[in-house]
Amino acid sequence: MAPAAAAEPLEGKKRSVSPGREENETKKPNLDQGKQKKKQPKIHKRKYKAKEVDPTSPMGVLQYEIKELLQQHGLEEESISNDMSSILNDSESFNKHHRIVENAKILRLSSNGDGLTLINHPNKENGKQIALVPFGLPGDIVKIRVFKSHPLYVETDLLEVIESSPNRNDSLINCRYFGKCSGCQYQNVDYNQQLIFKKQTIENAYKYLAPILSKNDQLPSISSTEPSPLQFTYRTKLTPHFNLPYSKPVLTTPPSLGFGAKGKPAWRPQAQGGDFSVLDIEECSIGTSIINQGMKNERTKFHKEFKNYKKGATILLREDTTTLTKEETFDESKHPGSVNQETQEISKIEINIENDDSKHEKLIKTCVTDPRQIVTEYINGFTFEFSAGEFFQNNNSILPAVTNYVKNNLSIPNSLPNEPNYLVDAYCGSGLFSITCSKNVSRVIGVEVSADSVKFAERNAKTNNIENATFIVGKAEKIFGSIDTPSNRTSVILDPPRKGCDDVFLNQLSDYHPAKIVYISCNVHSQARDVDWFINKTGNGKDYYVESIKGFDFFPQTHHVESVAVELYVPRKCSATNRIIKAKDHASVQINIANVDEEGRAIAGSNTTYALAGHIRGRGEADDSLNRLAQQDGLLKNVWSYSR
Ligand SMILES: C[S@@+](CC[C@H](N)C(=O)[O-])C[C@H]1O[C@@H](n2cnc3c(N)ncnc32)[C@H](O)[C@@H]1O
Repeated sequence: MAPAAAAEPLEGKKRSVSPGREENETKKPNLDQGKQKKKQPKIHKRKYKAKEVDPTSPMGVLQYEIKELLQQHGLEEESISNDMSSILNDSESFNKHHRIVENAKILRLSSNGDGLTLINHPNKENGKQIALVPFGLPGDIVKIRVFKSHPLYVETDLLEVIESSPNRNDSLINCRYFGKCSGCQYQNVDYNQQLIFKKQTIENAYKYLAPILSKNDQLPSISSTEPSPLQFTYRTKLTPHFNLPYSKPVLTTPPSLGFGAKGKPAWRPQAQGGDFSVLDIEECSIGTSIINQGMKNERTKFHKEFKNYKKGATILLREDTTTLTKEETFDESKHPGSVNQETQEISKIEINIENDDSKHEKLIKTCVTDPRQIVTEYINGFTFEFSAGEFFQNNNSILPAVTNYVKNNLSIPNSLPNEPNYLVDAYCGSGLFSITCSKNVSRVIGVEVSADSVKFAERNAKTNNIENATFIVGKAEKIFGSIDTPSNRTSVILDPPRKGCDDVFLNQLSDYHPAKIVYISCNVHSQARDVDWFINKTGNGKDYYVESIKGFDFFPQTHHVESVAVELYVPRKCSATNRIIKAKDHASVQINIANVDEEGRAIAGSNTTYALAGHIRGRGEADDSLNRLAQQDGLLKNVWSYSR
């Protein structure tokens, strides 16, 4: 399938020769004929340049979605393709493509939260075009304007919703910029439905990017998405930005300061923010109150100082929390933050808390703008400090649920009481999971590429009286050089950046052969790719199966979803149970499993019961291997049983 790239409109673009000029040009007689060969004027045809796309990026995933739409509607790629050369070089063709289309029905959502529809092709009889419609919801009938063409799809602006999707409820919209701002996609969708959309995103991600596991029916059903306790005012970090024109004219009015616009939609005329590519935004309904106060302060400051800037910039707004007793007063010199431009005082919000801990009776929230300043967050009774500009999760309200879930999934099955467990936290940042999961393990080792984050991980371990954690600065694969914990007693947490893990790391992880892997990801598509590759392409991958996959809604109102996948290693000696677990028939099954010794006998005390919804495919395969064991020494009933 051709990679995605855009065709820019002809208007406003410099072109050396307009389409058809060769024919229209009046030719001068060549007086020097015979002496010198006259150079013919060159026709510079604009060429379509295909850009390489990462298959796990939204544009990469779109290629899978297009393929699926084609299959579902019995279409060939040829019938939806656009002739990019003619669109680029022929203004008639350009205008024919870039048009208004009425009554298009949104068929589904893309991974990016845009609607997808099929419209009639402007050039091909019975041909179709796949159109991306931002803010379109499945079931909507819409009027759209096509403004950009690509080889296999077009981009559009939503002009009008003619008939509403059952999922559309515009009265839920809580933001005056919704419909123009690129930040939120689902403000007009009931929250429970948003969670369903996110579950579908995870299902699709594994279908597209974990093809071997999907084909072999080796994936569990995706669990329901964990809601965020806060659905608005949850973001503890925002980064509004502004652009300045390259030509550097003396600006008399401040440029827009805010977030990127999503095309030029017209369906919500009341949406504010102006019509530039960066919208002028004064408040953000998903930001916390103090972040919004900081945004107001920094805007006022920017409006006074914008003439001093030579180029565009991004402003950091990061929430900081200080805890004080009732008697203590807030010391501004120790907690610099965004300043109210009228009063010249640091903006703060005080929250009184009622608890028995006399040390923490009020919380003071401020908004930090210096990336090097240290900020503090509190999660599940733990304190975390980190540099404002470094990575830290930015929905504090869901972190207790996520960290508990990860901790509960780290336990190694078949453990005997008092057997030591170890934890390796690859991509550990400032120690969020290392510290919140440290209680039930003998030792934790964290690795992180940012030396600054490691400095804070060490400091956070100390602050929280965690004595069993050590941290290493380096790339994730560095951990395998220094790791000395027994792999069959070690669980590994992976929480890489959006691009996921690289092959070198996954191969080393497989060679190390840990007992359990809990993979947390802000890009479920790279996670699905990595899980498929790890299980099917690495040396020991076949020893693992995916026990569960669950989404966590870190970003309500947006299309983003965080996913946690749990991979479990089944010891080879449990070959019979290994086979049972890897089998699947979508039934809800419970299995009692025990480790077996060299002779295949159950090892006392190693029994574990698994609730294995969706892991058994027909009794046949399981029964065969178990019957063989049973025949050897009548072990069947002792080793395992399953019930529905
Ligand atoms: C998504 S963050 C997770 C951080 C931490 N688990 C948390 O939740 O706060 C990914 C982290 O991986 C780090 N990182 C990026 N590439 C890395 C690599 N090759 N090896 C180790 N750490 C890396 C980044 O600096 C960042 O702190």
